[in-house]
Amino acid sequence: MATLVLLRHGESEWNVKGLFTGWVDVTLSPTGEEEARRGGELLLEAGIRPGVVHTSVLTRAIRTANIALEAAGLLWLPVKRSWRLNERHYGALQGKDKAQTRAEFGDEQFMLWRRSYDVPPPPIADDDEYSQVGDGRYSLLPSELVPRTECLKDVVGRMLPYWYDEIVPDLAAGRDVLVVAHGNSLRALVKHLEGISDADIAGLNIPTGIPLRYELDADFRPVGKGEYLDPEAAKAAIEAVANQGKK
Ligand SMILES: O=C(O)[C@@H](CO)OP(=O)(O)O
Repeated sequence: MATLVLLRHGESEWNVKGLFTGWVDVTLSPTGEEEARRGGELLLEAGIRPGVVHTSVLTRAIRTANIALEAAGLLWLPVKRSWRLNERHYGALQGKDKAQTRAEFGDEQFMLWRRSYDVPPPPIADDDEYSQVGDGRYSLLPSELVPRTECLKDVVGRMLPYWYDEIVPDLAAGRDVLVVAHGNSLRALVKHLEGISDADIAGLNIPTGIPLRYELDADFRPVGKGEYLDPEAAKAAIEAVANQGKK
């Protein structure tokens, strides 16, 4: 049986400001750094020893992985990174204030953009200050693969090849795996793992910095639901994520 641990990056500077972030490369807040450290300590306390780490190519996930691994005494682990684990591209909403967007467009439209399975926000313009056009980290990607916006369904579509082609082979080789990524790329992975319906996934929110552990069977399916290593802290933090955008 293999262990898979999912870790959303610690609180970012834009989480603090209440801005839609997506592919904009913001760093961790001081609280986020502390959460990452605590995440690593929780791994250590639970006796989890991953053999390999996978992260997105965004700074907040990379730094969270580094800080957590250092706290767990595992900074030497091999790490693989992919844009396929990036946060959902938030289109033209990137850089916009969540509470202002909610006030301007109303609760229903806000929640459609934020949590519906298949309604993407309007695409971002290439000359928008928060566009990723020209960002060197995507220079080897064919331009048609660099999104201008994404809904969660799009994230599932670009994340799953990475799950099957890169993460599952590590698990099959007998390594426990730590994935450090983002609220919505992890929602996409949890949807797949737990078989959550397109409708019910709207109700799933993932807190920052608290490791979520799965035990997987021989087919790399969870034997039970995912368990947060600090369930009490997770409960309050999940509520806070769900309520973002409410003044
Ligand atoms: O802004 C974002 O990129 C994400 C994660 O912070 O936000 P939300 O939870 O609203 O999808």
